Formats: sequence, C-alpha cells, structure tokens
Amino acid sequence: MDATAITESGPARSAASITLQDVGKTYPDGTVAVGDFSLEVRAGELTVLIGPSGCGKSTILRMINRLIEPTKGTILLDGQDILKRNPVELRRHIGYVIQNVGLFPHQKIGANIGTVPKLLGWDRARVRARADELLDLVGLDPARYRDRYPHELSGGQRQRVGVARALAADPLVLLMDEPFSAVDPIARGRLQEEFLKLQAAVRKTIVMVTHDIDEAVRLGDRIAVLAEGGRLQQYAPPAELLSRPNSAAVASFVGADRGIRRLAVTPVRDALRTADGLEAGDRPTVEVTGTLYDALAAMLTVDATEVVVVEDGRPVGTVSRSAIFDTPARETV
Ligand SMILES: Nc1ncnc2c1ncn2[C@@H]1O[C@H](COP(=O)(O)OP(=O)(O)OP(=O)(O)O)[C@@H](O)[C@H]1O
Repeated sequence: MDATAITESGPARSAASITLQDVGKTYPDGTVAVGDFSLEVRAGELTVLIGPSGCGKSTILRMINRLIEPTKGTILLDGQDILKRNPVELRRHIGYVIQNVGLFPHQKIGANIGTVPKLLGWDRARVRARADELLDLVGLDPARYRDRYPHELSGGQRQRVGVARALAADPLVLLMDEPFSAVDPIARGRLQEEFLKLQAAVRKTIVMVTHDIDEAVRLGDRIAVLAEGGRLQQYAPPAELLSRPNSAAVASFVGADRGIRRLAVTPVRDALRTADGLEAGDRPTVEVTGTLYDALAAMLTVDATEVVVVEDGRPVGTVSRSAIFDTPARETV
C-alpha cells in the first residue's frame, strides 16, 4: 500500500476516541457474552482485542457500530453517546472490515469501494476519484483493478479492497474483525506490514479483533487481553504486556517466547550507546529505526557481539548483546 499517496482531504485525517463504560451484552437466550467491560481507546491509536474463542471480542466490536445493541452501559465516540444516534448514520462514520471482506460479488471493485460515498450522495465523478485514490493507497493500480469483479482478485487483494472500502468516506473509526486471517501466512505478513504504513498515513482510531498474538504485538499500539465474558485481564502497549504480564493467565496467553516478541517491539534506540567518529568496518550494521530483534539477528548471522547502528548511512553508535538483554521494556510506547 502506498502510504505516501495524498488522500482527498489531505494528510491530516480525523479520528475519534472511543469510551466503553460498564458495557454488557446478554443475549436473549441468557448467554452473558460480555459482563461488564470498560475501555478507553485513544484517538488515532490501534487497539487490539485478543482472547480465547467465545470470550466476547466480536460482540464488543459490533456494539461499537451498533450491529449489536448493548444490554447495559454507555459507549461514547468523542464523548458523545452512540446509543442516542441513528445507527445507520453512525455506521457511515465507522468503517468495518471483516474476515473474507464481504464484498458485493456482482459489483465491480470501484463500485464496491464507492458504496458509502454513493449513499452519502456524492456525485459519480467524485465517487470514482475517491475509489481510484483508495485503490492507489492500498497498493492496487486503479486502471487495472477498478473494473474487475471480486472473484477476479486474490484473497489478499480482496482484503485490501475491504480496507479501501472501509476508508472510503473517511470514517472516524475502523473496526476490524480478524481482517487478515483468511489469507495465507506469507500474504498475511505483507498485508500487516503494508497496513502499518497505511495507518501511519491515515491515523484512524482502529479496534481490531484477532486470535493471533504475533499480529497483536506487531500491529497494536495497545492490546486488551480478554477472558470469558469479556473480562479485561490487561490493557497495555505490546512491550509492557510481554515484559510484565499482570497474571499467570496473561503470561501463558502471550506465550513462552514472549522474550523474543518483546525484542521485536523494542527500538534499537533504547539500547544504543552513541559514539562519534565511528567506522562500521566489517561489523554488522542495523538501521537506527530497527528493533532489538533486528540487532540480535544481525549479530547472530555473523556471530558478532555488537552491531553498529546507522542513521542515513552514517554510524551513530553501537548495540551490544548484553545491552539487548539488559534493556528494560518501555513503560509506555
Ligand atoms: N446471537 C447469539 N445468541 C446467543 N449467544 C451468542 C450469540 N452470539 C454470540 N453468542 C455467544 O456470546 C459469546 C461471545 O461471542 P463472540 O462472538 O463475541 O466471541 P469471540 O470472542 O468473538 O469469539 P471467536 O474468537 O470465536 O470469534 C459466545 O459464548 C457466543 O456463543
């Protein structure tokens, strides 16, 4: 996806905070899907909901766009009660991406992306321009893809179209329910990477449900770990969750290899020892924008004990093996 593409309303995009206060959902058959759930989602951040199957993740997500009505509690979007708003109007400000996307099979890609703008009464030329702009943004050549039908695309491409469609009317919030789980692991990794770039450009408030802790760590600004009945176990940035799980249950959920995962979310800068006039010589190098995982991987390939950190091609300091393991996790990210 081309994160540098200029979007219709310019690079500064709008996003809303979401507040869930004592929210609950009991289904008519008596199932308490969500008992009492509270969460603050900051504007422009990507929050991941993760937890075992059936713990209420999708129910929480779908209460935010009122596809499911809560049986108790309050949900605020930028401080305003969503339950007092017309659900159809509300959903026009909330993009929704699901597994297998749910594109309309008999509509071309351009028309699929233009669904909400069309509903909003935009004229044809504007809808088309917006669809092309978004195709470009998600890395699909408009000339090649706008007139295809969904079945003429790969699973990963369809998923990108799903994201483009959800962004079409410049929503305040994106809700994503297992958005990448239907694509194969390689395509999935690439989609995640591109999605991160896209989010850096559009800075939407995103709530994403996943089963995959690696995906949560990779994409989330914050991760909410849930247990049955929507019980919130811990809500923290990835590095903190991995280094300081607040219970044995969370520790076991995030996995035994969480040490490695922690390295993957800790910036090289945190362990950097700066030095002037440094020459890299034949020592391995790592970019200053990399993570401790990158630094360790670079060392292990050539069995070195330190890497030289470079910024704009110039050495700025070093990171040693021991510094990697001594670097504490960040309190906040
Ligand atoms: N319409 C319904 N009527 C009764 N119970 C329901 C209904 N929809 C969901 N549930 C129940 O509510 C609970 C939470 O479901 P939900 O789909 O929110 O979980 P989830 O965490 O998203 O699960 P998964 O990870 O498997 O998708 C489950 O026990 C589910 O069986």
